[in-house]
Amino acid sequence: MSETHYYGAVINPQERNPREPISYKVYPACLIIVSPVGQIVDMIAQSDIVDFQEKERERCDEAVTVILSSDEFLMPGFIDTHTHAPQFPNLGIGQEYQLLDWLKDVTYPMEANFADPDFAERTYRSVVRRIIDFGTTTCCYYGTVHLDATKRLVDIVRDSGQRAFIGKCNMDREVPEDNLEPSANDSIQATEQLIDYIQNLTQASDSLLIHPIITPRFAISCTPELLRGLSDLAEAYNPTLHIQTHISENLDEVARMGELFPGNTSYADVYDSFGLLGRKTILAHAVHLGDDEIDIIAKKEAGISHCPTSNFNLTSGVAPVGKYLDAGIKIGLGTDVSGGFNPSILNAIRHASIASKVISLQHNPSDPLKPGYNNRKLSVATLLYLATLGGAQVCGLEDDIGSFALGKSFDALMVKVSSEAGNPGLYPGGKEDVDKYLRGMLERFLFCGDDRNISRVYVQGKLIGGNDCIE
Ligand SMILES: O=c1[nH]c(=O)c2nc[nH]c2[nH]1
Ligand SMILES: [Zn+2]
Repeated sequence: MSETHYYGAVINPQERNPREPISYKVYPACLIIVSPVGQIVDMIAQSDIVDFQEKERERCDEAVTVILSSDEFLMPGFIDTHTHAPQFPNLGIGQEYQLLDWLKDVTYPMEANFADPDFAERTYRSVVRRIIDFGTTTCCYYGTVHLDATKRLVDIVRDSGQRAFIGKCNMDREVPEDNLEPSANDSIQATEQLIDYIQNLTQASDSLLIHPIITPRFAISCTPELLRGLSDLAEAYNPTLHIQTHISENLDEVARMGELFPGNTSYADVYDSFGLLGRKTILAHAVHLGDDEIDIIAKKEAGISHCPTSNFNLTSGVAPVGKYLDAGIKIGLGTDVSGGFNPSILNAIRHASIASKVISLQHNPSDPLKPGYNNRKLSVATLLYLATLGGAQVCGLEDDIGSFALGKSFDALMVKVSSEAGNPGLYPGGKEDVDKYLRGMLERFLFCGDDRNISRVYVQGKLIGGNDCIE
């Protein structure tokens, strides 16, 4: 095993800093040195190609060298903070529905098929392959209620080399018989078995790429007994486990939650009162939160997964991402298949942009804009941030992934913008000003690129997919 030296253009999102707008850096001639175990051990932002080649010749070890062409760049891999692997066979259907009927008529019937682990295996194989080739290096997966099927998902993700959080849904009420778990206790026990399965597997292979995540589907589908038991389970593990769930996506859903939890003041209060709101909680949607809920989420340092495609598709609403950024809440993007009809984070980026433009149009022009993100269009830098470093923060992995820095893992995409990539919608612009050229290249990729432009996908230094790998 040897080091790998990557030389070429690099795009690097920057940490969020409350005093400055979110930004990213562009390095036209950067050298990144990745150790045999996939860690970035050196990064020279400005390196001359002649010096670089000279140094490479002087080196007596057997480093592998990868030199990018002038229409390629490296960027951190995408992080999908919310998707449902078993819903891929439903992609694109159910256009006429809103959330609660969509769950009943479209989604739960499909998920019931995953009682058959072989059906699960066939489906999940193609799902995971597709997600990786779209450039998602870390993915937060919901499975179904079925333990065996979810173990198959774990095996497939492990074999693929993707970084992931994988959870078995918990549902002990308000769902059809064939998705219902027999009791809160059964649901908790099966969850514990999945956690142990993942932890044993990762210990055995010495790889920490897959994390278990407790997955109470949403407050409506879980009895108070189940929510309490899951919270205790999260606490019982050291360090505390991650938790993922849905919050305040649709107004009928919020009303039903209120009927089921009359003693709570809000949706966020339900999760908080059961001890499910903390630094390791990922809350999907958050379309209709009240100000008190925004305050609790910020205080508890929970993260939000913004799922704009799904929010448009199921006509749930438009989440005020700018307001959450101003509140200092951690926020990333989710594809939310199949409420969202597209498994690519590129698509989520575009819809996040459109969602922010809708909000800016709804803003009353006679009210002056205050400093910050609220009511404004999201910049390219902010969209890039949400898709990478923001997602890493939501997952609690910002020290390891989301951008390129010494000591972080090399989770990266090699993006190709030349006509050879076969995407006629994406041409490189003029190259007179290299900084402008690269920023333009990124913007075109984010808005017009697709998987044809993602030539290589790396996780922890290992090539796991991309267009170059497809025979
Ligand atoms: O978009 C969604 N997809 C789901 O599967 C789901 N379950 C509860 N709430 C949900 N929202
Ligand atoms: Zn969802």
